[in-house]
Amino acid sequence: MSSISFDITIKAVILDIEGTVAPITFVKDVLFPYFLRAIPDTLSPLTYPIQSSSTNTIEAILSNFPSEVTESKESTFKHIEYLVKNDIKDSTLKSLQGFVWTAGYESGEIKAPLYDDAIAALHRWNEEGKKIFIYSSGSVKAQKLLFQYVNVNDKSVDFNGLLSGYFDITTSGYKFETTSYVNIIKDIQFSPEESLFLSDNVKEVSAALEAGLNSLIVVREGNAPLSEEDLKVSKTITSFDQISI
Ligand SMILES: CSCCC(=O)C(=O)COP(=O)(O)O
Ligand SMILES: [Mg+2]
Repeated sequence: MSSISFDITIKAVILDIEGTVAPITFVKDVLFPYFLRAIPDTLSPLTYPIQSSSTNTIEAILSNFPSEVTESKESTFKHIEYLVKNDIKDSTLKSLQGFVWTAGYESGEIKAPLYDDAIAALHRWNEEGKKIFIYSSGSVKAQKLLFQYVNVNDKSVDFNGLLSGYFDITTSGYKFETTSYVNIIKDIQFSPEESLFLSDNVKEVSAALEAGLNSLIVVREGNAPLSEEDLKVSKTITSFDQISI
């Protein structure tokens, strides 16, 4: 297996989640269906129309949707279902998902299947003194839950101790935008040259490269196929074992 190295020592690794450290099927076939199943019971006890002044946590989150959406339980459900089915990276949806998934993880129904090479790299890079950060469209709350309940031999293991920080679309901006990576670089206080961003999404990799970071495209079974044009953007890896930092 050929190894990819960089001009200077990488000190910070920034990781995407879906399609990079965990399979897309986990998100599409486990997390999203769990969320949609739980939504009717989550919405039932609320008072409609939703008020922005509400002290109820879920109502406070939902109040960030346009007011016509939260007129009734039915209109709220329809809007949420539309966002999930179209995988729209909406910050209110992402915030709500973080709360709804909590019960699923805590009951043991959901455990996050990280790729073995990603688990090994999290340990290895930590031992080598690298700082590891997460940047996902999933909310910071959802990210912390996912890493708290990692499936290791059918037991939940907490990996948050190996991570130095979390970024989402509310902290840093959308993942296709160069400014988001500039914002993250400011926050982590490493230079772009000593930082490496790994993602399955070529538009994200392209934005990170534009911001001056090192970035590689992660290829996993079940990820979206890459075109000839995509392959010109950056090098690809199929396992974190291929990176020498
Ligand atoms: C960490 S929460 C589950 C994933 C999710 O909701 C999502 O939108 C994943 O986006 P990513 O940026 O990790 O590809
Ligand atoms: Mg991804």
